[in-house]
Amino acid sequence: MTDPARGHSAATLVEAAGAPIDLDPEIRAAWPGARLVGRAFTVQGTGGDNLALHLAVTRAESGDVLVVDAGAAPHGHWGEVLTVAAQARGIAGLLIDGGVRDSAEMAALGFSVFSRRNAIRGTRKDFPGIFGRTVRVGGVLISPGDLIVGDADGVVAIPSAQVARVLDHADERVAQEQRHFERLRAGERTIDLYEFGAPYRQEV
Ligand SMILES: O=C([O-])CC(=O)C(=O)O
Ligand SMILES: [Mg+2]
Repeated sequence: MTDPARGHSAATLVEAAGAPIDLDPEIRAAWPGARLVGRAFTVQGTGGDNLALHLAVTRAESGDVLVVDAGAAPHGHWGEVLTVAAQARGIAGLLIDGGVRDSAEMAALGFSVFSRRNAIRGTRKDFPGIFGRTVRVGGVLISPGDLIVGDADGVVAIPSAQVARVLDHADERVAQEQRHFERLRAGERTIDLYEFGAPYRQEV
């Protein structure tokens, strides 16, 4: 299987989907250059508590992305210890609506994390969480098995039933844009390529 989302950027995928699959732009990579690709293992947590994350690391499968609703709370729900534990189990990365800490260590380990913010405040360890339910992260409902792709521009969540269609459409878009780049380098204008209205295309 070619996947890891066929190398497509989050921006290409949101255009290809033709639907609002993009998360709140405040959900960002915890360190520059992080790229996240994988199927969602969903975790309903609660703000300021990270017991659910310690348990999720033991339940998720290799290649999964942990997708966590932590109530957008300004706590460090995840850090270096959980990163090392997750990597040892082959977990692909973390998407969390909440804060994380130890971003420099996550970068050094190459573990991709996308979060609402970096935050150093510690957490309780009381709420065991709920796994395998639809969760709301970055304003988008994400179900188990949905495809998550995150990069420097943001994050998309593609419903599992839509993945094949969106990836095929993304392949077509990239091929078409390559043809457009050739024409632009040969001197054509974007307003002609995209066939904007005639008034805008008058010779100047
Ligand atoms: O408090 C926690 O469990 C989170 C943390 O700092 C770590 O994973 O290093
Ligand atoms: Mg720590």
